[in-house]
Amino acid sequence: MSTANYPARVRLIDVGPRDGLQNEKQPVPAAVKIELVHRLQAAGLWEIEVTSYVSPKWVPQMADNHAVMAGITRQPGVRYSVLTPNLKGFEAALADRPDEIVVFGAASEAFSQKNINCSIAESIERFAPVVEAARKAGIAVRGAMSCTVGCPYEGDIAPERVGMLARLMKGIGVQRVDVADTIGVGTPLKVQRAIEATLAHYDIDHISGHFHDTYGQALANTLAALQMGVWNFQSSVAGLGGCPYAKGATGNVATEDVVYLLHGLGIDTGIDLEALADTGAWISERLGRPTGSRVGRALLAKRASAAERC
Ligand SMILES: CC(C)(COP(=O)([O-])OP(=O)([O-])OC[C@H]1O[C@@H](n2cnc3c(N)ncnc32)[C@H](O)[C@@H]1OP(=O)([O-])[O-])[C@@H](O)C(=O)NCCC(=O)NCCSC(=O)C[C@@](C)(O)CC(=O)[O-]
Repeated sequence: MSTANYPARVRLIDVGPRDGLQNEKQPVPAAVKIELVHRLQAAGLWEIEVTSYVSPKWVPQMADNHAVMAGITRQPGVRYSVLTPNLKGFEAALADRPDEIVVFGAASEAFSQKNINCSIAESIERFAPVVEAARKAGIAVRGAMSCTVGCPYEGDIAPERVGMLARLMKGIGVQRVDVADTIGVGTPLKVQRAIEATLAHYDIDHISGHFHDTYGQALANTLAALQMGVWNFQSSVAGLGGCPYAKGATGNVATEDVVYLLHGLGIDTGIDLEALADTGAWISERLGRPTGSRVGRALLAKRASAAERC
């Protein structure tokens, strides 16, 4: 099999500390979140989504954003991003010196209302001053585009809606965007259509794939995006996560599973898969449940059986 059509390297953004933990019902101490970030960077992750500056009434789990950002020991070359839905969030985040902020919109009107309490048009009006302020401060700006293939309230989302959102994001100066399958209903062709619609406004280097794994399609969707030349992806160690406003949706595709796929294709990630699997096992143990990564489970089982043979 030829790998000629795949990018030579891929950058993964681990969103576990934010997307992964935001929906966790039990309180997760800031010290655990900080250690998770440290373990991820030690495993070779170059981009980590650390927290969000959102209303603590809406998402209580992220109320410790300052403590987490203040507690991490930064590793040179690693990019630390945070979510900021409005100027209030941005101003709070600024003091914590993120490398990148993320404004988050949706291709679905209903999801926009449920998630950030405003319409798509209003969200862009809120984001515009955030983007301007971030760029003035020398902070990079990413735009998350939720529900690009399906919405828990509206069902299927047409690619035209994704194109419209990408155009609006571009219009206010967002530098790169995530094509997110928030509820994990996408299949490869649907995901490719959403990426194609985004390509009308962003080049391939400025598009990332963000796939949840509810229907077990996230790796297939990753492969479909890779075949189009996408080389930035978000994933979550141990497959942590879920969105509080997308009931029933499971976590992101597990970072371990994506790394195994990529390394199998001969694609460089810079990530140490064994160290990552240890991190997945560690955070799962803290949360009191097994890892959601199949690769993580397989590697741990392989190690255990090798240890028994010794
Ligand atoms: C966006 C808001 C804040 C609007 O919320 P709102 O209620 O419309 O805001 P408001 O301006 O009317 O303010 C109401 C109260 O919230 C406060 N407030 C206002 N802004 C902030 C802020 N930034 N930080 C802290 N507090 C804030 C504000 O000060 C006020 O406080 P009060 O006077 O009542 O005490 C709210 O809807 C919210 O926090 N939503 C949570 C959104 C969220 O975090 N969702 C999950 C992440 S998105 C996601 O997971 C998808 C993604 C990105 O992963 C990609 C994918 O998979 O699709």
